[in-house]
Amino acid sequence: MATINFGGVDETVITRDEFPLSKAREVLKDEVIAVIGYGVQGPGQALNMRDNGFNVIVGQRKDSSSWEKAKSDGFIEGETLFPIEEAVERGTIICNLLSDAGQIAVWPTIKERLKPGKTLYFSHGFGITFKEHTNIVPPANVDVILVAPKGSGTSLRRLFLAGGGLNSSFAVFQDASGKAFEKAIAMGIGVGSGYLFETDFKKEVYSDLTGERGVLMGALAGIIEAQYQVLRERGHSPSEAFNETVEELTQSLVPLVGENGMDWMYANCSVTAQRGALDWKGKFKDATLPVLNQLYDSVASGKEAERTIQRGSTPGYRQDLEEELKEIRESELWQTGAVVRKLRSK
Ligand SMILES: NC(=O)C1=CN([C@@H]2O[C@H](COP(=O)(O)OP(=O)(O)OC[C@H]3O[C@@H](n4cnc5c(N)ncnc54)[C@H](O)[C@@H]3O)[C@@H](O)[C@H]2O)C=CC1
Ligand SMILES: CC(=O)[C@](C)(O)C(=O)O
Ligand SMILES: [Mg+2]
Ligand SMILES: [Mg+2]
Repeated sequence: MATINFGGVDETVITRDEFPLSKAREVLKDEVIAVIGYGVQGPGQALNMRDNGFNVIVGQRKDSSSWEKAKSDGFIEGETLFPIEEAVERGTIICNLLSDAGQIAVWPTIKERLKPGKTLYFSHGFGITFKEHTNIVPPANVDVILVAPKGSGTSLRRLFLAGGGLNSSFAVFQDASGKAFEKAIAMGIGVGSGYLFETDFKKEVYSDLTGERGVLMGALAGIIEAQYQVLRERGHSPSEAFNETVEELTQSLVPLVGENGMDWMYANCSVTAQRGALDWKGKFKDATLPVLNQLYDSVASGKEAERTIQRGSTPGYRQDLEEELKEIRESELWQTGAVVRKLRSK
């Protein structure tokens, strides 16, 4: 474990140098890792673990599109691909990678088959933290661990194939075997994490729900729509409004932030831009702080979980989501985006 100072605060971080893949293989050599659910995280984690030499099987509803996807990814029916019940029976580490709402319906099936000594693994603190809503309360004689990659399962797989790793947080909720900590880290390395940051289930889910509803997804989409609308209403063309709101953000400025921080991005823009951005930054912060506090309160009170479960448990939830995404896709803003993306020079 390395102690790393983050802006003045010491934190412990697990690196692949001190916990190499060979050690992870040794820790998990006798385990059958059952990945339950083959949506977005399922494929990323299962394929990375399989390529890393672990004993991986997949459990998925038969005759679903995800079942077919698992087959096309090389999982073989009756050997490494099973209906959920059977995969849980066979697995010693049960990776619960169903959608957070789906985990509720399947929990009785999993719980019944959690023999003493098995390990229950999550990639989100949701089910355990919001147990009043999910009823997910594991028996005391199993280890309960978490590895939450901080990004999409798609990026987890892409980075792995490119020889890198996505950072993940990890946590132990219940240590029945005395080895839960080691297992969590080994799983973290196995799924293709770069660095591993320790947290607990509650902190993981509170920060994750806030982040995705806030800056990462909700606020991002909202502020983009607002600026595009202002520019259009003031007589700017779609391409000009899009270029100044999205294209420059994704193609030029955010990559600079990722590379070397906000001040570095600022320093690579004109002094005109820097002066203006520094003057306006405070106004945007003041305007959004109350919304972000409201968001955090909604997460911490369980309201966000309740809504996620309620909306995610209705039979047509996928179609409903797709309808809403379609509305975004078909808006003038994002239709303009589709055209602008084709105009990128290689
Ligand atoms: N999407 C991502 O990249 C990330 C997801 N996570 C977490 O990983 C876990 C899995 O998330 P995703 O891969 O996004 O899930 P997902 O929404 O893609 O669903 C995974 C699978 O669950 C199955 N499923 C849903 N309801 C079911 C039910 N009632 N019975 C049987 N199967 C059912 C679906 O068929 C699908 O194959 C969640 O806890 C999520 O919060 C964590 C980090 C990133
Ligand atoms: C990709 C990720 O980490 C998210 C946004 O939290 C999620 O998909 O739940
Ligand atoms: Mg996340
Ligand atoms: Mg999330």
